Amino acid sequence: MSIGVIGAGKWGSALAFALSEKNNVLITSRTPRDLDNFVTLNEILECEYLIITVPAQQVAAWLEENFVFKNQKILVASKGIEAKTGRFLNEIYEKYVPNENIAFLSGPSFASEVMQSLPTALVVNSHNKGLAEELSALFPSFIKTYTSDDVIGAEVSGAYKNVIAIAAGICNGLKLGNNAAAALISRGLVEMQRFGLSYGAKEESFIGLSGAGDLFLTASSRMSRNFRVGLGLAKGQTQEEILVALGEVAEGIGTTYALHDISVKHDLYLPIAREVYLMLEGKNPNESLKDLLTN
Ligand SMILES: NC(=O)C1=CN([C@@H]2O[C@H](COP(=O)(O)OP(=O)(O)OC[C@H]3O[C@@H](n4cnc5c(N)ncnc54)[C@H](O)[C@@H]3O)[C@@H](O)[C@H]2O)C=CC1
Ligand SMILES: O=C(CO)COP(=O)(O)O
Repeated sequence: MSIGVIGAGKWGSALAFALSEKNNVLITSRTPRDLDNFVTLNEILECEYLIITVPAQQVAAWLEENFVFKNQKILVASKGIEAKTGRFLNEIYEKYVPNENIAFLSGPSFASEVMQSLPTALVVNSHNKGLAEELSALFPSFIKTYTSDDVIGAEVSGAYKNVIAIAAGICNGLKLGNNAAAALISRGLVEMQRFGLSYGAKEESFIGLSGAGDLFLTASSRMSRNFRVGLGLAKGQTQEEILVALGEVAEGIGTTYALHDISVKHDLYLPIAREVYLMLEGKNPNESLKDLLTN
């Protein structure tokens, strides 16, 4: 099997490592890396399977400038909503890849634990059941895979949980306690489910790995970059300072801006996402958390 991974950041590298248990895996990224299996993008585009980890805010430009569809079977492994337009990843990809050739990966999965071959469970989501099963079979024994046809449920879950993780990081940074964290996370789950259902997502996705699973992981651990964004906001750092210290992608920021625009446009009630947006724009985190957690 030839699999090409696009993006040699944390997640691309971890997926390349995991998938190499059963397959021949090549990897590429914008900046050349000194890796045995590193090749050019042109070579990657010849692979039968592509795993794409280009972050949500960059993917539209990346596809326009670099992508050539050659009937590859594609697994999108990024999580986020485009801030500029409010588009979900499946809407961005639909201009370049037919529906039957594309799937979306979801579920709780810190790259660093995948890199250590620790047990992980993921969901491959596609409108093409056969493709979801084919892609699932590529994963190694330490990754248990499930399939689903709820693409929008997976996408909303994967993107929205990052926003709730920012809120949970703020709650932790402000030392508001475990009761407050549990309240925020469970209200967050309700909020993201309500949002997803309005887009036609399936209820079950939110109580499974894609929703609750990924939310619990990300919103309760300092290993999450989005949680660490929240810790930084609680300390009074600016977005810029936080991102410089992080040195990696935190998709929750762009997704918060996307959710804000969507909620204004469609008059949706998204209280946690709204407060995260206001804090990113400078509102005092103590005020925001008080507004969220008290009567
Ligand atoms: N790290 C993790 O544990 C997980 C990450 N993800 C998702 O995977 C995606 C990538 O995350 P990471 O690899 O962790 O981030 P990272 O910060 O480690 O790496 C980002 C990657 O994106 C590439 N990239 C950035 N801007 C680009 C552009 N303009 N054009 C082309 N490539 C560009 C970089 O070269 C790099 O390979 C994100 O959507 C993230 O939410 C999903 C599950 C787990
Ligand atoms: O999506 C993830 C785990 O499933 C990674 O979360 P962070 O991007 O917040 O580190």
